[in-house]
Amino acid sequence: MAGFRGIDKAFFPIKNVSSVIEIFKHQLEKVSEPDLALLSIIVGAVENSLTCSRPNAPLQLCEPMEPSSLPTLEIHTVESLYNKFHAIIKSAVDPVVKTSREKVYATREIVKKVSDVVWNTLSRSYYKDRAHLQSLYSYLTGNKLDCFGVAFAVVAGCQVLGYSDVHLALSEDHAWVVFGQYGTETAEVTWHGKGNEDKRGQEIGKGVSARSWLYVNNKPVICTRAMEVAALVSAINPSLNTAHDAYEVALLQQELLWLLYDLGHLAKYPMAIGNLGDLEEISATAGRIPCDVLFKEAIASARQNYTNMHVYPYTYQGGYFYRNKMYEEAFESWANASDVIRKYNYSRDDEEIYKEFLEIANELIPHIMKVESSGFSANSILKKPQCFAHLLRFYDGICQWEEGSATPVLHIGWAKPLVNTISKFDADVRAKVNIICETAEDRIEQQHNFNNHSNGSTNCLNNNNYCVPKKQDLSPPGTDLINAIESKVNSAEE
Ligand SMILES: CC1(C)CN=C(N2CCN(c3ncnc4sc(C(F)(F)C(F)(F)F)cc34)CC2)S1
Repeated sequence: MAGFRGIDKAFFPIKNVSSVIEIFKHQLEKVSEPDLALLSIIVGAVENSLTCSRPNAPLQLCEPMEPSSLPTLEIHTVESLYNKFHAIIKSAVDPVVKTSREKVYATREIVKKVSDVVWNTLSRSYYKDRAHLQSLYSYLTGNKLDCFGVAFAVVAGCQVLGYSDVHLALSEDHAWVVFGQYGTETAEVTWHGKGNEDKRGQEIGKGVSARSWLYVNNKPVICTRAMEVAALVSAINPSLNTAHDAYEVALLQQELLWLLYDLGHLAKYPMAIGNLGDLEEISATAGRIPCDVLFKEAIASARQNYTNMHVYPYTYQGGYFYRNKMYEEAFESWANASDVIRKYNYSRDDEEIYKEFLEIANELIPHIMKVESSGFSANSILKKPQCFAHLLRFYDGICQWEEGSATPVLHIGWAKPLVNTISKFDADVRAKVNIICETAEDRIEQQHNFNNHSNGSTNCLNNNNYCVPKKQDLSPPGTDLINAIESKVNSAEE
């Protein structure tokens, strides 16, 4: 590793956002590979100084701050933490011998050892979901990391030891590492969720969990060093409290994401593009592409690189449309999200995406129906068969997600808002939706494509057609779905 000596000390002391940008630019363009520990300590220190109120800090005279000025970050603060991290890691595992001619690859034992040294230096008990626990600054000053932070620390630790083959692998709700000569070895290095025994050291889900959303059908984001920088930048958390963000931290995150975007390091990282889209919606950067284009790019990246097995690109976009009262477009994005989840089996590890669909179905869509059915207008979504088709596709995807799963998805809490929503559309509007039934063969082919990881999704045509993989049914569209759900509800109530 270049070590602390390697970086230009000229960038210190850090007093504003642009000097942090300069350090990242230097690391991403000038050195052989960006130093993950250094960059994580720097952004962690900046985030901590602006979001973690220090109760007994002397009330600083608030001299008029430049919008991009930061509390001064001295080189000795960063250098001592950087050297501390190197010492912790090297105390546990011997670094790669420099002189060795041939490339040395990590082994499962080495990865497990690095994971163990991080794991065993975490403080005994703390609230794991708290904000600002993602960086090495948090680890080195407070012995606290969240589940992403542990995985990141392991990769940064392996970089310190000289294992350039160890990389971060990211699904939409979990992180692990890949390593070895072909980058095909996998290992759990952190925990997931609450109350689950950690599987550290084990290979990634071979069993039933392989079909769960948590492992995205074996289509995770496999990071390069620069994409690991994008992950630590995405993990920057500007929130001061539930209501406010620290302006300078959000600005720093936004500018770093644009730097990474311009260098091409977000191209295969849909969630990072989505994060940038969210920041641009809040505060658009002059001369940059608009946020709706970023949300489309995230979807295109997921379709292109991950065989459309990721849900979040569609819920980033759906959330944008919803906040901007573009309800028909929101229905379409959510139906597209549902077309992804239908390909999976629901497992107990998928709570996060379950909560996402629950909020859409039971909060966001009912809110839209309420505001749309209060005012009467000719172009109300209640008059559009297209909207009804999107909603049927949305609900049907959730039903299909449940089919074949060991854990049920739907319960009475889903049925009431669902029936309430569908019944807001008049029969004459519903009748305009053509139900095209896929045959059983289509389903078998889809299943086959899922197992072979090909993008066999037979997406419905996005017009008034609505495809249901059901037997021919002449009753008005939606009834079948309502019957299916009501019968489940009745049995649940018995
Ligand atoms: C449409 C949404 C509800 C808005 N924000 C969403 N995020 C916020 C950012 N986010 C992320 N943004 C960038 N990279 C990652 S890696 C990752 C993870 F794999 F789950 C990890 F590492 F376990 F935490 C999560 C995540 C998770 C998903 S999804």
